[in-house]
Amino acid sequence: MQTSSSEPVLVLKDIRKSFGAVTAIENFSLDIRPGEIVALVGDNGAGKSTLIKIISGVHAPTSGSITIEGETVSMASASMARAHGIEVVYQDLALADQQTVYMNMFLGREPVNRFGLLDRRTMISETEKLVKELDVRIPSAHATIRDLSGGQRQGVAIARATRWASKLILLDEPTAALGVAETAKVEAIVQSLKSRNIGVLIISHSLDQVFKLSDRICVLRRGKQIGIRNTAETNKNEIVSMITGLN
Ligand SMILES: Nc1ncnc2c1ncn2[C@@H]1O[C@H](COP(=O)(O)OP(=O)(O)OP(=O)(O)O)[C@@H](O)[C@H]1O
Repeated sequence: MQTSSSEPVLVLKDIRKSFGAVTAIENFSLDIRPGEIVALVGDNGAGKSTLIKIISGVHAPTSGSITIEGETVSMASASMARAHGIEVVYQDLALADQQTVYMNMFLGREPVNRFGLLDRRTMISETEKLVKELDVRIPSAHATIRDLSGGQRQGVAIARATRWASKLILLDEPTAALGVAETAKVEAIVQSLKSRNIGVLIISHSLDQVFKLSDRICVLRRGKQIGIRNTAETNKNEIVSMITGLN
């Protein structure tokens, strides 16, 4: 476990989000440093997805500020969040099933050569390099997404996020649909992101996974931030009672 002392990539301060009469998030503050993995935990409806959507520009916060590497920013859209180096991997992946791995790596952001044509050579070589570095085990960059297993697809989705995220990757239940071996593989990929100095915020319902991967754990209950703990200094019992409010 590593706790970095460098400047945070992301600082959330007093974030609040209401949907009409429902307050989904209140007074939420958190900072994430480069190379740090922070887990966001809480029961159903605690506000975890809402928070991810605020950081990724899908929802505007009702109040509060978002600071990226010292600059206060407005995340008015998902493309704005991407421009700030933030990428999200959702449970449903948003991969194009009929397309190859390398096309998926660049979906909507394809490089073109001087003739204005798709620069497939760059796409393929960058894909191969990243897939190798992250040890995502797929047959080739030319494989079609629909022919891959769930774990391989999740590996591709994380590799894509890694290709584009310069600051932060948000992972929303990245292993929810996977078996044991595939989960372990995806966890290893997530762990390898630490050495790339990207911040990671991961939502997970598995406390085993949270304890395995995270440096800090942030607990939400019914929209309220209950506390943040260093993973090395807490235990499952404490986190469960923070999640449920029961001793
Ligand atoms: N678009 C929306 N409109 C109205 N209410 C919403 C909206 N999105 C979320 N909420 C409400 O905000 C609260 C937090 O929901 P959210 O989906 O963020 O929780 P969660 O912790 O991600 O839950 P789960 O683990 O079940 O996915 C809930 O009461 C939910 O009903």
